[in-house]
Amino acid sequence: MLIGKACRILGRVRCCVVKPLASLSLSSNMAKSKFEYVRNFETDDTCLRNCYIVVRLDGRNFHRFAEQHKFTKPNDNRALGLMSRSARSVMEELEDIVIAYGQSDEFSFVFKRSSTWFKRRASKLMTHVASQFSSSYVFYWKEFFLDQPILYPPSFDGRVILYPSNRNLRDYLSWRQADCHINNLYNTVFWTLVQRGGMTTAQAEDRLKGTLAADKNEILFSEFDINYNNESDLHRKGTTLIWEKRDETVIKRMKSPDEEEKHVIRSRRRVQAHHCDIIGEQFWEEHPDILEDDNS
Ligand SMILES: Nc1nc2c(ncn2[C@@H]2O[C@H](COP(=O)(O)OP(=O)(O)OP(=O)(O)O)[C@@H](O)[C@H]2O)c(=O)[nH]1
Ligand SMILES: [Mg+2]
Ligand SMILES: [Mg+2]
Repeated sequence: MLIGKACRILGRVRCCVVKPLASLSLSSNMAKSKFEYVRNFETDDTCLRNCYIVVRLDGRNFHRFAEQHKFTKPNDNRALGLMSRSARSVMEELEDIVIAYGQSDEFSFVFKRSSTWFKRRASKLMTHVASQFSSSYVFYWKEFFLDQPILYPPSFDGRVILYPSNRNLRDYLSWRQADCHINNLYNTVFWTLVQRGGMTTAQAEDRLKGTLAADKNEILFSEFDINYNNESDLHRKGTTLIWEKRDETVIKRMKSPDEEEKHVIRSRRRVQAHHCDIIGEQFWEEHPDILEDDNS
């Protein structure tokens, strides 16, 4: 009776044919083919609750990619800009990323610890981040490299790491920024010795063998009059992307008869780039909303 009534209401829907219950259960059984059991081979990769989920991407064989596309040495601002643009696209398209940090050919994305996005399945999270990033890298290429064509499709590997405490997460991000500093200091001295000092790459490598950070700073300062601390923040500190609320004034046309225009202030969330220290306390004190309480 009820089925018949529902059918009358949905009268125009083609699938609405009155069937005895027995035949309904038979057809749902039939929908399960004998091959269905292969699903059981899938492994559970749900990320542990309460942990920050970090997805780190890294360009595949970017040493070659940089050579082939004539990236400037040691840093190419077009390439770094494109990496940040692609990371912004990931943050805008995928939910729950609270902070991202990038340098060289890598970017790390941090999902909030309470995220339930894609039921916290590691493979889903990682592949969505990697594919959104890769397609954005190609999509936005022209905005940064203008007429220079992209010669072949780049790819990025991904990994998932879980951090159970704020201290662990901050130490992870500090580790990546310290890596940026170490590599950039080395590359800056190395290419200064080659480009301005006239050394071959082998000679520059030899010169830097066994040197400490202080020695490298000294070479730059005494031989080339370069104070490393005055080099660009983008190169020394990498790029940190976070969400920030900004008040924006928009013009709204009212539906009143005189079609009056009104200026309305709206608060909008936007991805903002920073090139600052994230190892010390200051950044975290200025942005207390990024981390969730350890005890929640
Ligand atoms: N010239 C130049 N090269 C860059 C720049 N950014 C990244 N690279 C290159 O990209 C490489 C990134 O290092 P890795 O990720 O360790 O090495 P990879 O060649 O990508 O190899 P895999 O990651 O193991 O696949 C650097 O060693 C550089 O050769 C840049 O701004 N300028
Ligand atoms: Mg790489
Ligand atoms: Mg790398």
